[in-house]
Amino acid sequence: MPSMRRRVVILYSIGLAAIMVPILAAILLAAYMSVDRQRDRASAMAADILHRSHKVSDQLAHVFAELSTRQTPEPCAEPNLNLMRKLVIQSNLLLDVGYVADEQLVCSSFGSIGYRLGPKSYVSAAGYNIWTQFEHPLLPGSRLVVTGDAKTGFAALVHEGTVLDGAALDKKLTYGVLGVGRRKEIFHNGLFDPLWFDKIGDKYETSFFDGAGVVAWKRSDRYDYAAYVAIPRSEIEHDGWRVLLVLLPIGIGAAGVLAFVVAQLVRINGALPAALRVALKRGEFFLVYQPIVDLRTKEWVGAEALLRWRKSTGEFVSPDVFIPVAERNRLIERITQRVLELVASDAADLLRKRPDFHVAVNLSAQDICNPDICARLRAITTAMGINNQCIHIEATERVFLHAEQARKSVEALRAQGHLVAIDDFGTGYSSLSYLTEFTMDSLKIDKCFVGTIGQHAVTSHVIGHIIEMAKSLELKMIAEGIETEEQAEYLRAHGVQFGQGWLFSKPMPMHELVEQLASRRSPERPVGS
Ligand SMILES: Nc1nc2c(ncn2[C@@H]2O[C@H](COP(=O)(O)O[C@H]3[C@@H](O)[C@H](n4cnc5c(=O)[nH]c(N)nc54)O[C@@H]3COP(=O)(O)O)[C@@H](O)[C@H]2O)c(=O)[nH]1
Repeated sequence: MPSMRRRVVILYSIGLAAIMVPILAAILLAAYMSVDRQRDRASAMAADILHRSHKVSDQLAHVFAELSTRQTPEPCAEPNLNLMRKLVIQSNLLLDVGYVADEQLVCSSFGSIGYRLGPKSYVSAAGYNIWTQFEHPLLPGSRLVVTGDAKTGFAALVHEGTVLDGAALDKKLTYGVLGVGRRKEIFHNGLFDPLWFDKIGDKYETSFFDGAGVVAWKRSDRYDYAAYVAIPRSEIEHDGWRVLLVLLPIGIGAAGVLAFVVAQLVRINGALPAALRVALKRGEFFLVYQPIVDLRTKEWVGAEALLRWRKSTGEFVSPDVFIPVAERNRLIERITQRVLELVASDAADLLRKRPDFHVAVNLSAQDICNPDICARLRAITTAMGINNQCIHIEATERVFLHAEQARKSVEALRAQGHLVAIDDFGTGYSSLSYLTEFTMDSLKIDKCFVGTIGQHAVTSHVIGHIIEMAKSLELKMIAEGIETEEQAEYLRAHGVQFGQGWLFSKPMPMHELVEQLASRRSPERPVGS
């Protein structure tokens, strides 16, 4: 059947999507998480560098303040050298303290040394002379930063590693401290890219992805510098693979579960129509009957015929599963015919003896729209030897979807003597205008509304409106799914005439219904009277 094939194709497409989506989601999530993780890592590193820089700057400020109150005017005189030694000993971050003149470190805590510094790298915005990357003669390969107080000539030497060699720093990354006013690196492992300023602007703290990697920026609120850390894309990708190693098995697991669910749906959808045809041939269907009760007198006035399918394996399949499949595969009319035949064989005796009792059968939209439906019902009631009034019709509200044809059929069914109820009212397809256009006898209030009675749910008031509307349209009401006395009392008090539900009885085979009816009948009204 083409519609069937289309559905299977759709289900296979959903199956493919069910496999792809969790896996793609795992990949995207890994990419997103790795960028996020590296942003956090860069920000933490920048904060660490800034913290170290602050400590160095605080010690520099202390040293320059002490030296500005030097004891002798000659900068390299012994008392000053002693002060320099004291300051170096006291500081844990400064490598040396000295005096600079004519681009030379003339003296320091080591005494008179005369190391050549060369031209200064730049003058900071605060007025300090800065020499970067100075290689100390006693420390070959070292990269020191010399900060000189322009007013006094005193200077302090800081090893680059004091600020940059945090435990978490990795030489593959780009990081450093940038003098913001002059836009010059002070300490650095890799240069600051001036294009980053487009993203940084005036911000004191930010992190971003610039296409080549993530960059974190933290500016000091006390000194004119900022720490920066850039993690290259290769590092992010490397981290992404690590995250993916964790997420991918979860994605594959989810894909497996979804694929299994879809496979089951495909199997059920593909196999059920064929199984239904076999079930019809093998006679695997039977009916159970649920009493319909007069809510005022508690008398059983009728019963709804509910179809059951027991497979040859003994497995039961719910009508909630197979009725929709039968409707989609145009098997419902054959199934309804079987229902009518079963009613004929089950209920003929009872209905002949009890013409005041009725059996309600469920008809789908396709049954109602079938022009033969009246003839088929007539054939059954004739064969049973009963009045047409003994068979009530419950038409699902989906009949409203085929309004014109359904209206004619409903009129013909009523003219033939059947009472017609609209079933599942309010659960999806109904429109108030249809109710006024169609002439029906009764309205079945769906169990989902009955269940809200006394629940204080948002939808609890809906049942009141349904009842009022049915009254204004002069429709009788049958409430289904009554499970508690409270629900029964509410419905009775609000004028609902009939009810059905586990409070009164679960659906049962016909022989049990007959026995129960017999035992419930009062002696004054013997069966058949
Ligand atoms: N076209 C046809 N549809 C049919 C036929 N037989 C059944 N159906 C439809 O299948 C749906 C499920 O029916 P079922 O599992 O039989 O459930 C019915 C009752 O058993 C259940 N019920 C009754 N009382 C209670 C209760 O107190 N609580 C509770 N939770 N459930 C209860 O409700 C179902 C009755 O439904 P309705 O027909 O709407 O009155 C269902 O939609 C059937 O219509 C068939 O032969 N043809």
